[in-house]
Amino acid sequence: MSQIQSPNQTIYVAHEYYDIRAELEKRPGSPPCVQVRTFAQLEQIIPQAEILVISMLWRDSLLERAPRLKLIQSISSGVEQFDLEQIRARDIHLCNARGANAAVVAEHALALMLSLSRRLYEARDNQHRAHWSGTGMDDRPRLQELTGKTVLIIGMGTIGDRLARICLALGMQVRGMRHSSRPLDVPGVTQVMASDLHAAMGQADHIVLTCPLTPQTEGLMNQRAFAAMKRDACLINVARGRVVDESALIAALRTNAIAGAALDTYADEPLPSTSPLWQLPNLVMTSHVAGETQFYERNVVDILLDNTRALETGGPLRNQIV
Ligand SMILES: NC(=O)c1ccc[n+]([C@@H]2O[C@H](COP(=O)([O-])OP(=O)(O)OC[C@H]3O[C@@H](n4cnc5c(N)ncnc54)[C@H](O)[C@@H]3O)[C@@H](O)[C@H]2O)c1
Ligand SMILES: O=C(O)[C@H](O)CO
Repeated sequence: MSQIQSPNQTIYVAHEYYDIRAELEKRPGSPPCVQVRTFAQLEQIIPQAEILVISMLWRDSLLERAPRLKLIQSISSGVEQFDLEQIRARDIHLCNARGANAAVVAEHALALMLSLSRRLYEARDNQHRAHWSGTGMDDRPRLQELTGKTVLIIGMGTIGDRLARICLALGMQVRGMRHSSRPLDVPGVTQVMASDLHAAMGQADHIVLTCPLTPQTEGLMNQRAFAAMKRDACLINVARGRVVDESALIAALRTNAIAGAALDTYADEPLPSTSPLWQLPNLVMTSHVAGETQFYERNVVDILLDNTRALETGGPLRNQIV
């Protein structure tokens, strides 16, 4: 791997929303920064950029126009939008923002679990029509509590570990899976191996997806997986949309093969208005906002500045993917 010698050079940022430049300006001694917010502007600045901070505006075609690029700092934890082989072949380094939103994504997953078990979505609908739905009324299934329930977390990384600790604190039984068979980091979590995944799915009350989108995880929640789940179990996806086979999920929800689901991410984003997902009564949806937090810029800039310093000193990069 080549050693990068990088002076205190300009940081180029391409993001529509997060104000990384303003956050950098709060940090004494940080490098100068240029931030653009559209792909057209990005195409203008990319030839100058050695350090680029970016997320979903990335297109692999940009590589042809980026002769000076040395480091891509992803603003997101997921990096499926980058062609890792092409980036490696160009001797460019890629680091992700793993950890920047781990706490809040875990909180969002918990919020979705609670929304399903307490059916907060129904309460909100009732509120809008001034309808009182007390205990025993409306012939609805009983509300549930999470305490004592079993959660299966698929993807025991920064988000999964954090969620596991929260679930343990709630008195849940926690089972977790990671890519490798290396023992899990959170005491009290029962490790599930890939060969036992479907059996574990059949024992879980809640399955939470917190893994990256990879060839191994694409379509992980397919018809067979839904068939393995208990009829009163729920699926929560805060990973990536394509980890779930949406057609299989729609069928499972329509036939009550599972009790409910909550999605933050979708195969196609923004979700088209024609998607049948919008109409399902036993589905809670958020619009890929699980990682959103008022601390996002602060947390990303902490990682970014560690990495610009590492470029100067030749030290190890943080969250290095390539
Ligand atoms: N909805 C959102 O807003 C949001 C925000 C942040 C991250 N994410 C998604 O969550 C993913 C995880 O984020 P993280 O920061 O915890 O990443 P991480 O790298 O810390 O953890 C990922 C974990 O998934 C495990 N994993 C990989 N392949 C697996 C497989 N086939 N089966 C089971 N486990 C597998 C890894 O071993 C690792 O433990 C990201 O890649 C991203 O796609 C979504
Ligand atoms: O991967 C992430 O960090 C979030 O999904 C935001 O892109």
